[in-house]
Amino acid sequence: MLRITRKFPVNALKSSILCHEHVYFRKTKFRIISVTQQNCNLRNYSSPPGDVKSLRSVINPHISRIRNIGIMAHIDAGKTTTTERMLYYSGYIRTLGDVDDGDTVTDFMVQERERGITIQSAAVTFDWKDYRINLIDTPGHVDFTVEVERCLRVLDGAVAVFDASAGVEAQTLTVWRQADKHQIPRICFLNKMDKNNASFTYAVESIKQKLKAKPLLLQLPIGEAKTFRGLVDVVTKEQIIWKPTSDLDDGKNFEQTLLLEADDPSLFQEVQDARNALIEQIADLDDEFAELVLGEYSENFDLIPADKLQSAIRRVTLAQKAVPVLCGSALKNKGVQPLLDAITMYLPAPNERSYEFLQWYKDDLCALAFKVLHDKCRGPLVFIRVYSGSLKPQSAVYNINKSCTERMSRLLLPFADQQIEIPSLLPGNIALTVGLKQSATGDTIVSSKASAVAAARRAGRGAAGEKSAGDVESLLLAGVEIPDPVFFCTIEPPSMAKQQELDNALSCLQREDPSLKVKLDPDTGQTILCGMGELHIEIIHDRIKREYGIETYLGPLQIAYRETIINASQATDTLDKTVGDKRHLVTAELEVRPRLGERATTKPVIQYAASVIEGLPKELQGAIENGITNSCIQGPLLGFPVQDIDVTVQSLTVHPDTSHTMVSACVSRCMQKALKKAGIQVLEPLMNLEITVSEDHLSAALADLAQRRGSIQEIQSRQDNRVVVASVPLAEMMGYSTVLRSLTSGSATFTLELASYQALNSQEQSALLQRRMGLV
Ligand SMILES: Nc1nc2c(ncn2[C@@H]2O[C@H](COP(=O)(O)OP(=O)(O)OP(=O)(O)O)[C@@H](O)[C@H]2O)c(=O)[nH]1
Repeated sequence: MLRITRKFPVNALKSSILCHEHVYFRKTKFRIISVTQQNCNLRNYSSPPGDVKSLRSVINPHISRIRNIGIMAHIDAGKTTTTERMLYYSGYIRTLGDVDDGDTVTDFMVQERERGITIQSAAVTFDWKDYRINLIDTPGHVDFTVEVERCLRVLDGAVAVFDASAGVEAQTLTVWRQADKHQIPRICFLNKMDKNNASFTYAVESIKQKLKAKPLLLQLPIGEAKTFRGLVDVVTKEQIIWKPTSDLDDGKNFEQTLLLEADDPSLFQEVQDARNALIEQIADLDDEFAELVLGEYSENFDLIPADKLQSAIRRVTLAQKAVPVLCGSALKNKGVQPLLDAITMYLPAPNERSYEFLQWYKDDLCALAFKVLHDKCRGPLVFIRVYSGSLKPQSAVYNINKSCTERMSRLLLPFADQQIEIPSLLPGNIALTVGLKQSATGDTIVSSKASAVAAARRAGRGAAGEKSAGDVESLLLAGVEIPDPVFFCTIEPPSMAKQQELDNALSCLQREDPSLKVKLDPDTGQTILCGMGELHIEIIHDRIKREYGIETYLGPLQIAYRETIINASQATDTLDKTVGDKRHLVTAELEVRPRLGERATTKPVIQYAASVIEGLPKELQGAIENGITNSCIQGPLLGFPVQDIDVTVQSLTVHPDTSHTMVSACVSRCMQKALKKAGIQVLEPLMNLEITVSEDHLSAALADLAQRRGSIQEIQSRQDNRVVVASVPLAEMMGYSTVLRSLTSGSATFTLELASYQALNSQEQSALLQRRMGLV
């Protein structure tokens, strides 16, 4: 496990077994599929969410009233706690859950509650002041980055949560980059303002420096750390002070008044300055607002109406020219209601985002499956975001990726571990479907094959003939990029009789989690599990046990190395085989070269000599490329993927009766020969490591790092802590969390992220070879 500071006051009782049952609520006429807990003292989820009625009265709100929002951040910044407060203030839960007590709504997996971390993203739907908010709480741990990525695909906006005492942390940078990639407008929420070393100024500065973003300070805190008690809205100059009622401090009770100079002259001046700075900043970024400021209000910025300023902030945020910054303390129940207001006010509605593909579908259904959950009773539950057209239960839909028609039986609105059955779903919304058996994460769903073909025709025309009318591929909404796993290990069932069950469990888990890879070792026949980190594999192992009832044995965790070639080389091979009355005869000559420049891709670049490519049938070309790509999956030295090579097919002679399979086999064998001749270099994953450690324990952490072939790039100061930025081979990091915990008395945290692959020196390479061959 990579994260080490969290203390878990979770007792055995709280690791409840969750089981599904169907509960009917006649009053609301909704069937609420709920989760009950056995043997535990957690919140009772079998009661309906507080405001189901409002969900029913507006099943499909006007698109301008929908916000599809993600919550993203570094691990532990407070995403789940903030989400829990949002659900509470919006009326959907009646008691506040706590991550540390393991009873939040969105962290509903047993492992999440036990460990106090988010593993799966959870989608919740709730209403806030006439707005429908579909909110996704994403994991912060680097092992679950793919989960974040696939959620970002369907979001229109995001709230980036920061620990105000730490500012921008390692994983914040990763999720921020992901949001940049998907061009998602954001709001920053500086959480944990109650912490001892919380600093609004420090956190804002780190947003500027590290994220290179332009923060728009929409609030100023009133007090910091222990004295934090409220905030001032810079736009309206209103102060919001939270006041606990006599018996309850749930944050519902706050006073909102205009800040007067007499209240606090220095704060008043600070707010005045901040408002003027904000106005100047927005005027620089928005021409419409600039005109207003220079014209009508040039003499006195104070007279600029709040709504004019808010509209300009919205335009700037939507155009991603700057990010609004708000602050609060989710745990102490402060600042979350204004954050909800800001979500509705400054983040886009679905129809304010531009998607090129919408014009191809017009009013036809176009939706994206972005997450799959396996439910023992109901089979796969597929989360879908509708972009155009409408989705209805008991209807057939066409999956473009799988080229198949599927029947959807039911449509549900997700309320974390409860779902509400609905009769239809219109554009901009997110829902769960029951009955889709083939659809997986990233698939594009339309109403029928004919509709896909019609859309393809429109797409072809739109692109001025660049795309052929029948090119259905162009209609696929971009999939999720999945990084290669860095760890693997064997997994074995308790007996051969259980192998089939294990295979089934693994295939279900893979549909849910595309970053989990499963393969067969061709030599031993063992099943190999490949994952993004130690925690990822640990969680999968645990889920197989708890959810599928199979006690499996994991082999030692191993590093996924890579292979590459040192020199260029050529090889020729001939395959001559008679099968039945057919003679298969093929001769191939290939050249392989190390690729310079672009690095770290296992996809070989394939070229053809002019004499080969001329008149080469497409199917034969496919067979050649199959052979080349297959031989790169398992390198000739240790069987690891081969990266960064260029291949040229110099010549190819094929006897007329030869099958394509034989061509592939010959090319593959020829490739192996050429690769061996070229000399193999083993590459190991090099990780970016960031350790946050107190001054007292810094030298112990550094000394340990030196023994791990670590190279220190920078030591930064973060409030009272030091942050060590280093790169270190993954092979040296096995079990690091335990070591660091004992070296620093549990006070340090670290994150580990794949940076690149680096060559092993010859001694390390031969030692690894010997280990792999079982010689040492
Ligand atoms: N002091 C303080 N602690 C907070 C605040 N918000 C959350 N926490 C604590 O921070 C820890 C992490 O909170 P979570 O809400 O689980 O954070 P997260 O970002 O969802 O964590 P992951 O999902 O594991 O990435 C818990 O111990 C919370 O009680 C806050 O406003 N102030």
